[in-house]
Amino acid sequence: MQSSGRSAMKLMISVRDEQEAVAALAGGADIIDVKNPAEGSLGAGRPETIAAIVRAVQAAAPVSASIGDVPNLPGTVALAGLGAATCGVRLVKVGLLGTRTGAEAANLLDAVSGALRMANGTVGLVACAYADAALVGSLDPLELPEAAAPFAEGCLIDTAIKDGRTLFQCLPEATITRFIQQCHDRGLFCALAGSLQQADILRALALGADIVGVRTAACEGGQRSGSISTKLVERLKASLSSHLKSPCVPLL
Ligand SMILES: O=C[C@H](O)COP(=O)(O)O
Repeated sequence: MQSSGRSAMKLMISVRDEQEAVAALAGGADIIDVKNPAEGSLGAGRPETIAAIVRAVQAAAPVSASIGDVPNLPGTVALAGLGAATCGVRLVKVGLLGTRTGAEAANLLDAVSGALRMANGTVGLVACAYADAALVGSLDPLELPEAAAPFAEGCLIDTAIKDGRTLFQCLPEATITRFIQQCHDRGLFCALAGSLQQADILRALALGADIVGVRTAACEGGQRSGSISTKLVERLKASLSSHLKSPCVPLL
């Protein structure tokens, strides 16, 4: 695992099926993230869908899989993590919607990381808090890095409510900067997402994020329920590449 300053920021594109995975790869996505947008911000795909996407990607990029915006039920969520880990992914992402404190988050992440180790020692855990935590009653993102550090490879902030409000509209830049620093201080990579548009992605880059996660801005018509467009992914990647100063070093 490497954090910011040692690698170029990666573009992670969330896809719901093999066709979208192939389109995202063709546009230059660095990480293919399996997600079912119909089931929420970090909606889980079915195991057969995750496995089909892993096969379609053919190791051309790391694949991550979301396992849901989960309740505070460590055993149940650990089983979901175990399921995802058997599908050949590199990372499992868990959305901490039902945990309210750092202690609850740590307990849940402990359970999931144990399940991942049972399945395959190479599958890493990504813990996600929400920028609009105050609205949905979930964990304060600034409590996440400390809770996640013993169990996760990286942390993510996304938005829980997909109403078009971006990460930067939900959280002050100073808070996001602090979150990134907290991750890096603990050796975690930091990913940012939440209806990010091209300008937001460049802002995330300037702040030192390691990964940006995008779906809406990469979909036809800018609709999260639309299909991933190779051309839109290409545009996002080109704008990112033109702002990257250092050559690309593998993060994963
Ligand atoms: O992990 C990233 C999310 O899929 C972001 O989705 P979004 O750009 O639609 O907010």
